[in-house]
Amino acid sequence: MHEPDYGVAGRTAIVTGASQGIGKAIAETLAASGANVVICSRAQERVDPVAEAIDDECEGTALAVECNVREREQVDALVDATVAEFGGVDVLVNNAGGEFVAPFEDISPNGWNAIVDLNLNGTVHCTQVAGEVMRENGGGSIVNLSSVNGQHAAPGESHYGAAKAAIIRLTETLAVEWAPHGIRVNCVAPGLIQTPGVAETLGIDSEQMPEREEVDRRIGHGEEIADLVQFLVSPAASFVTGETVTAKGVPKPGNSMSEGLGLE
Ligand SMILES: CCCCCCC/C=C/C(=O)SCCNC(=O)CCNC(=O)[C@H](O)C(C)(C)COP(=O)(O)OP(=O)(O)OC[C@H]1O[C@@H](n2cnc3c(N)ncnc32)[C@H](O)[C@@H]1OP(=O)(O)O
Ligand SMILES: NC(=O)C1=CN([C@@H]2O[C@H](COP(=O)(O)OP(=O)(O)OC[C@H]3O[C@@H](n4cnc5c(N)ncnc54)[C@H](OP(=O)(O)O)[C@@H]3O)[C@@H](O)[C@H]2O)C=CC1
Repeated sequence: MHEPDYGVAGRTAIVTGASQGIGKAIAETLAASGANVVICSRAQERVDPVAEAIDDECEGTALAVECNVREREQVDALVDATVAEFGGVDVLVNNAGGEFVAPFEDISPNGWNAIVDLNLNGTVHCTQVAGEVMRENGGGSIVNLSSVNGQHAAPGESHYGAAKAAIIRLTETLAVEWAPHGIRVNCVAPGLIQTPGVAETLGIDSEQMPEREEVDRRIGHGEEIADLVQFLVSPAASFVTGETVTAKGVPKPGNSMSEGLGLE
């Protein structure tokens, strides 16, 4: 009988932006399944405790590296450290990202560049550098974090939406270009997920997020995105590449969008 293989044990995964939120959940999930994870954020002191907890509690081991994904030299050093410690890179999760919400006319050139640089160019730097190692070693798997805001227009999200939409097309293009190298490239588009970053964007405590009236769907948890990422990088997804998987939960009961889902 066929049994699906969701295993990542012994593989080496770089997860960017893993000091908190979705990235932390992804790193913990992969490490709990036996992967060696290399986790980065802009501050060593924010990413060290995550690595220590993984080493204490998970089957896999963790290496914490200070790396701003906007800076190519720092990304070079991140990948060099990964190869030196674990001998290669099997998985790259481009998670580091963020935004501020503002009307298009209020976004300065610097503001536009800050968001595109973080979300799109950060993904490009990591993918080019880690991708070279994957090509030399005969393959790998990459998952990019887009957003429902990269799929559908929302007010105040012009810069972020443009960057996240570009990530979807980058994913599709690389899946084609790098298929001959044995590299699968997929994308995840989350809806609203309860994280410290979103709470900061909204100017509230993250525990208050589910109470927001304008949110018409259940708010998700980082682990629910992590489970999806684990599937995409596992052998069970060997025939999946170039795809963007949306994970946005279901509408709350009483919302008109919930009609037909049996939630009323
Ligand atoms: C119903 C709820 C809907 C909520 C939707 C939420 C969807 C979730 C998406 C997410 O990705 S949230 C999770 C990610 N985490 C965060 O976004 C964290 C919070 N944000 C930040 O930490 C920062 O904003 C940033 C995204 C990391 C950018 O910081 P950076 O240090 O790169 O930029 P700054 O130097 O602060 O500013 C650069 C430039 O941008 C201008 N700017 C900053 N904030 C605003 C603003 N609110 N409005 C307009 N412009 C802004 C800033 O003024 C600078 O421009 P200049 O002044 O130099 O011209
Ligand atoms: N939460 C949500 O509702 C949604 C999130 N997403 C996407 O998911 C991803 C994670 O979001 P979320 O967990 O909410 O974000 P958080 O803001 O909670 O966490 C962001 C992480 O990225 C790190 N980071 C930020 N800038 C950089 C940088 N330049 N270089 C390296 N690391 C960096 C932060 O660490 P530090 O500050 O220590 O550098 C932190 O670990 C992002 O790409 C986001 O756009 C998409 C759709 C919805």
